[in-house]
Amino acid sequence: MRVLLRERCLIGKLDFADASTLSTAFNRKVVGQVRGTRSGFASSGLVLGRTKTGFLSQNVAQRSRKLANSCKQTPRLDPVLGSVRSYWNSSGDLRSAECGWRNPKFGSAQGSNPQQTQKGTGPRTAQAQQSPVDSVLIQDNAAASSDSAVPDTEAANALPPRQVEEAASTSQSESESNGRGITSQELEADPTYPEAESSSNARSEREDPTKEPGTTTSAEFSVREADERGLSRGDQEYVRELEVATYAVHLACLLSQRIQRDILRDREQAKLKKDQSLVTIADYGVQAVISYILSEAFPQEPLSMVAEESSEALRGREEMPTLRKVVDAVNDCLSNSPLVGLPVPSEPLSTIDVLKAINRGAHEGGKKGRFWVLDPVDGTLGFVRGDQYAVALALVDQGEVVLGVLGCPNLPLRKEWMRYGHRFYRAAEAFFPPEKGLWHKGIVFRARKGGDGAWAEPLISADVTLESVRAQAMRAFVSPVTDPAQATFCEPVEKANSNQSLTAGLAQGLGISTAPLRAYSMAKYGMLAKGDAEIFMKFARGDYKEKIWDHAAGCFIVEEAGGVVTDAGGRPLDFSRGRFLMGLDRGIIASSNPFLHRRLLAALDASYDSSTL
Ligand SMILES: Nc1ncnc2c1ncn2[C@@H]1O[C@H](COP(=O)(O)O)[C@@H](OP(=O)(O)O)[C@H]1O
Ligand SMILES: [Mg+2]
Repeated sequence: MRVLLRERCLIGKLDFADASTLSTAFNRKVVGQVRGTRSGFASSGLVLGRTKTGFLSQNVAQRSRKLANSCKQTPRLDPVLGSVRSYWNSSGDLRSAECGWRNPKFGSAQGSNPQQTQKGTGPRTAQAQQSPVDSVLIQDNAAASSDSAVPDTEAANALPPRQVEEAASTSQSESESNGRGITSQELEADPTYPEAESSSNARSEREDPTKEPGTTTSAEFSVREADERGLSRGDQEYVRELEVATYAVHLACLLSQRIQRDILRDREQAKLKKDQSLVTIADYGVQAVISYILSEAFPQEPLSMVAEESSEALRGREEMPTLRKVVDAVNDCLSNSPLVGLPVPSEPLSTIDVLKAINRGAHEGGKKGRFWVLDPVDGTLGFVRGDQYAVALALVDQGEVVLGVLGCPNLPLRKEWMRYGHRFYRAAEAFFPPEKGLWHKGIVFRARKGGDGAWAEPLISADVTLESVRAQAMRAFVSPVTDPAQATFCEPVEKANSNQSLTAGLAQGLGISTAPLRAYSMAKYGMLAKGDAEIFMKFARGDYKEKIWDHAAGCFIVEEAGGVVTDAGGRPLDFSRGRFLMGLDRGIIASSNPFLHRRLLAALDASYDSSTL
């Protein structure tokens, strides 16, 4: 028997559709299934890796589908990094495979051996018995499938010599040692790790940003070739405001990203505010950074801003450590100002400066004058869960939104990735690291009244310069789909934030057949603006009052990308009535075009009529 190849893989509770998405996005295939128990519950998932063509047999596909159906109710198997080792017989048929991984939660290396895995009944090692995830990779035996039969010589030639090892035997002891968990460092050091292929594919896609919708581009949204900055064309009003706002959002996203990493590493935590909503260092820090940049850039008039946070919760001796962290995060972030072409403050901001900057967000809004509208971290729940969130900034002039910038640091360019939690993306990212500087996630949308529509650009970082951000910027267009049956709708993840049974009924009434795309935050407006979804619906429960900062920037971006946003009565959202969206009829709906919007309004009327009969 041949031991063919040790491969990096991603193991997780994926259903078959997720796995196909993953395989498209990262050029990997479903190579098997994993089953085990965790805390006494059965758990199962699929293993994704790269292997020879033909490995994915009919059989695997069918079994995966069955598995996906049967394990819907089982607890989640967190995605982990692992490796797959495949065993082939002398005629090149796949006999079995084993899988090893290091469970990050329990810190133990784990694995399975081929004898166990094939039968599922073999003797278990002490380690396997004790391990919280009793891992057994059941590899589909594709030997029976002619499409996977690859002659020995071909198999050997297909791989670099050091990847092909003759297995002396498949004895228990060897299997145990081969099946041990592989750390990501070990994998990193392994020159056989097949990352070159995925990187070059991604690059070749990126190099052709002018593909038509429907073809696979790196951005997956309708793209026109980025021309010389849209900022210099058309009406010149709000040009400078948009420029500063965009820089401020880029910079603030760096702060939020750092804090999100700290939260995921348990170095930082969210706290509950008086109204029981979550707040983090990032909410205060982002608000302070954006407020500071805007007031420095427009010193002629005092900054008026309607923003979510106030420094009230930072008062008191016991809050001193939190306040210190906020001040440090703000100064650390502002020290990166040159990345967006802004000067570093001559002196670090003091605690008072930071508190003042936060408190500039207390404006009451209204019909008169100009004011900025900021949600520093929209979707705080998604943020603390390591998922989607948005930094959203808008400018309202005489009661009308005239500019919007929406930073979505975790929004992937490929829409397929939105089908499941961002944790898979993080695992895959760690596992199949994309080429440095490659734009695969993190989008800043921007638009201004009188400009030339909505634009999307990559988030700035240490690896992505401002020039490169500008060079990759592209127009964002809503989806061209008009048939509701082809449409996808998106909505909040949390049932508490929107009535999901109502939206399910409406979707059914419209003939939408795909499951809703659920995502945290205003990233959903971004998804609409780039054509990932055609409809957005949010119907808050009870007497919840929507805030203007939760919609201003996103709503404007969608409209500038060609979409329509109204309340459930078909009226435009009114941002001129204070800090809340007053007079809202039932909920908020957005569509990629007026045709779909009319259909949605009709479905709403029908559902309202039937529910009030
Ligand atoms: N009970 C409720 N009903 C509707 N929206 C709510 C809500 N509680 C909070 N929200 C708003 O929903 C936003 C999150 O949106 P989503 O559910 O789409 O992720 C929250 O933003 P923050 O997280 O900035 O507070 C908050 O403003
Ligand atoms: Mg919000």
